[in-house]
Amino acid sequence: MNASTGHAQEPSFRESVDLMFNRAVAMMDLPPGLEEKIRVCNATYTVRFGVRLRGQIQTFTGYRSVHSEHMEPVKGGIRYASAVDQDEVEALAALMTYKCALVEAPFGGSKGGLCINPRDYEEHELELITRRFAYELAKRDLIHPSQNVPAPDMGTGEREMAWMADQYARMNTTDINAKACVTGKPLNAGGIAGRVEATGRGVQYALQEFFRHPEDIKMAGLTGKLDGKRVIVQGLGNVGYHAAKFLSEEDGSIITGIIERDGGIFNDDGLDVDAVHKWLGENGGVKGFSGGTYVENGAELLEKDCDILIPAALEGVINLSNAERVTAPLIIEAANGPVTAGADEVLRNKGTVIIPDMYANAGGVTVSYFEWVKNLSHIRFGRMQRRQEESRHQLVIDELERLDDAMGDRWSMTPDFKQKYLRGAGELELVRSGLDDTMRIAYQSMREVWHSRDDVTDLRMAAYLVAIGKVAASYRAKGL
Ligand SMILES: NC(=O)c1ccc[n+]([C@@H]2O[C@H](COP(=O)([O-])OP(=O)(O)OC[C@H]3O[C@@H](n4cnc5c(N)ncnc54)[C@H](O)[C@@H]3O)[C@@H](O)[C@H]2O)c1
Repeated sequence: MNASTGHAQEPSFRESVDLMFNRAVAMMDLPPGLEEKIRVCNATYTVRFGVRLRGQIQTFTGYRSVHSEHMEPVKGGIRYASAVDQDEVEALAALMTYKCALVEAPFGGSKGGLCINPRDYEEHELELITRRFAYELAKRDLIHPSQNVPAPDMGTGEREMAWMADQYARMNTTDINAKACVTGKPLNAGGIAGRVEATGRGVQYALQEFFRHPEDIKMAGLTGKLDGKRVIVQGLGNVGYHAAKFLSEEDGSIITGIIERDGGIFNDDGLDVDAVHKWLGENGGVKGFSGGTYVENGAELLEKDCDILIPAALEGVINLSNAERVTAPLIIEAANGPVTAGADEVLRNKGTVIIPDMYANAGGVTVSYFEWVKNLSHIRFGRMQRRQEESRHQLVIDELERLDDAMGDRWSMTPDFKQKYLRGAGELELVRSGLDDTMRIAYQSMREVWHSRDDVTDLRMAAYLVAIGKVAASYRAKGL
């Protein structure tokens, strides 16, 4: 039984991830026992702690699961949601192992969760709860710069990461690397430029890379580029909002549908993503937004005609009860596990191309990796190179100025260009180009397997093969 789909014939989230894993390892030649070692979750810690709120003690339940320690520290977000359970964090921790391997972020996989609806609490209450949860994890090295490094996920963001990092630092006053215990922190608390939007940015870069390959576009039955493509997004939170915003503002895609908790809105001419986001922030739902037609059952929009479907909210939303009716030819899994193993099979049989979660939402952990490195090196990206770059750029500017004189009225260099060029690459530019490179290289590693093996018919299978191969190589090299 799957708790998120409520469908009796569907496996749980963790079983679903395991089924996908099993499908891939069946095609690999791993030594006996190693496949089981990689698949299982090493450990899951459950904690129950009390916090005195509104005059009485409330007890909270939290988890931190460590899937694989073939590389350390292990890494993965902490989510705040009422229905989090052990099965869910173990599934998410496993996905983190494969995701990190695929994008070559040198971490094992982990994930955490706290059973809480954050909207039920005031900010100062959330701070008390978060600090206590962080204390419980940190005293067992489940928050630690070299052991286990959390990050934001559903229901958490920069604010919660800053509280957790501060809690760790208070408990470890002599640890010079304390800031590296958590990523996704605000910029003024040791964060890195571009982390907030990194996962959504990664979804955009993943789609840009997909649309650079005519053969792949054809596999999805599409033509052309991202420009003009009709996109439906589920979940306008951190990941969904940034992906939708960048795709519509920078790639010319048209966001024709947005699905939120309280229903969905659609407009075939396109929705104004920022306006919907503002409305959602002010009203807690999409109902009443004047720029689109509202439907109470938002899940209906998962089935509506579009070119690209971006589930960016929760797991299990495309399952055996609706997969047959999902018409989008291309699905990019911005959320973790939005398509169950059963639905995956239905969609594969229909020829739907799915860009899998472990790749599609890897932008977050990639930029988290940059943040962790920045914290350990104690220097902002780009700061050391600035002087050297400036002198190199000055040579180019001198040449361009000579050209400017020689061209007379036919061409002139704008002062703006000169300023921008001389400033060189700052932290944000370095983060973006590092993320873009990562998303391109990882996509190419999957597509090479996808296109070179007759028995590999989909990108998810290719992603698992690449990722498991890397984890296995790591175990082979250093032993268990
Ligand atoms: N934040 C990250 O950096 C990150 C990184 C990798 C993967 N992810 C994955 O992306 C997904 C979304 O994470 P997020 O950080 O954007 O979370 P978030 O909390 O910022 O946003 C989630 C959004 O989904 C909406 N939502 C919740 N239930 C819904 C439902 N039943 N139908 C429609 N909308 C619903 C919420 O209202 C919210 O707007 C999760 O699966 C998460 O694991 C997040």
